[in-house]
Amino acid sequence: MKVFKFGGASVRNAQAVRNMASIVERYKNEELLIVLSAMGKTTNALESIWQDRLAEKNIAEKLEDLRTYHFGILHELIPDTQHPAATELAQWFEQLNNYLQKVDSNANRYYDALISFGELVSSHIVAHYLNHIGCPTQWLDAREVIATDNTAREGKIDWEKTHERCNQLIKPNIKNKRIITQGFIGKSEDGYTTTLGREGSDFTAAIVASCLQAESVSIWKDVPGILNCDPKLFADAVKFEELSYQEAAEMTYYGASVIHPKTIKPLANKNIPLWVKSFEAPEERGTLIHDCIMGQLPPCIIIKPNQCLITFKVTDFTFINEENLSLIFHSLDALNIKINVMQNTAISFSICVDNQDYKIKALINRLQDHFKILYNEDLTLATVKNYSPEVIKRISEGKKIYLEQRSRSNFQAVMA
Ligand SMILES: Nc1ncnc2c1ncn2[C@@H]1O[C@H](COP(=O)(O)OP(=O)(O)O)[C@@H](O)[C@H]1O
Ligand SMILES: N[C@@H](CC(=O)OP(=O)(O)O)C(=O)O
Repeated sequence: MKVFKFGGASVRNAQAVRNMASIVERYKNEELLIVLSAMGKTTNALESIWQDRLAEKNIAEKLEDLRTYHFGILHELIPDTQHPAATELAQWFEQLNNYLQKVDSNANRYYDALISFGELVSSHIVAHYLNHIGCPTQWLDAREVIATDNTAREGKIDWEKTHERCNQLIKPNIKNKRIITQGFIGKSEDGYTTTLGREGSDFTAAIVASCLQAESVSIWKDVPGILNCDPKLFADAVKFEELSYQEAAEMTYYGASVIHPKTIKPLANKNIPLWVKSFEAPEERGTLIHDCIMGQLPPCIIIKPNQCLITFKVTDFTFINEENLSLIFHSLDALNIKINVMQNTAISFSICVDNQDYKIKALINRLQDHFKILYNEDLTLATVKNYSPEVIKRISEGKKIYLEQRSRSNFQAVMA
């Protein structure tokens, strides 16, 4: 069995869905599990609706735009307005509307319930389209398979339950039909919809592949594979033919957004190869991530935007010591905040983290009685693996550097 993951860009309009379906058709003799993301920028749109709803703003226009966008794609793919796909899509939007009538007192759980609609609706449209063109496909609700704990917005996988459900619900049914399911979403022990963290559909593909010991995973992207930097930012980016699990995991850790950071580990543990391929040129090879020995790699630039630099200063002339650090780390752990870079001086400790507003507010709340806290937003973290002086000059030129550090092979700078 192969697992294919298609992201938002690969189903952003009707033409893209046709192209995605043509890739699926090329593999019609394979057992295929398709993991699909929300269409285009739907998740951002839903996040914005969620924020407006909490702020009690009018959401009618944004909701109508989302509805028009999805119905537009469906009608282009299946023009018959009486087709069950249209009736069911209307029902999905009615359900979304019902959710929006009430607000859960737990804003983050409410987030999960709303945001999951993007994946549910996109997989619904694509499943109907594949069946419509004679490519028998079964729709599967990922929430019946992906079991998580109760953590909202970042559900942690219950591997044992998920393994059991994959074997019950996917394995026996994939023989004669492709199965299409949603990335990014799951269900908690308490029966609530959960999400796995933004851009988590790649992780879903790795989870199911690991549980079912798939032959391979292919992630279909708008780039030819993994390059030594984002080709949208650096025109001279060079594609890797292959990467070791270790190298790929490090790149994603530093913020290479081409693959979600949690994707590599489950695949590496089961030695399942991961292909990153272009949906625009499916016949081309892409990048193969597998167990291999790498030679010297060229400098690899990773740009991570939307960073926040937080500095904790001790105010009582004690120094930054183990006790202070333990207080800070305890709070970071409790709030599930990942440090991207850290540095200390005698009286201050600085961390660079993703700018997740709700977590940063909670962190400051917890620690403001112990430290003087300063922070800067809208920063970028630039990392260069295997750096050279030329590359450092290229990325730092004209920038204001807030924090910088380097090891033998890695350079990192927080800049604006
Ligand atoms: N090192 C890299 N190699 C290739 N693409 C990269 C790299 N770093 C960042 N990217 C970006 O990742 C994008 C693909 O990821 P993403 O937009 O999340 O796809 P999707 O939402 O379709 O899954 C590319 O368009 C590219 O701009
Ligand atoms: N739709 C979700 C999950 C995801 O992984 O999407 P994509 O595959 O388009 O990055 C998000 O945008 O966060």
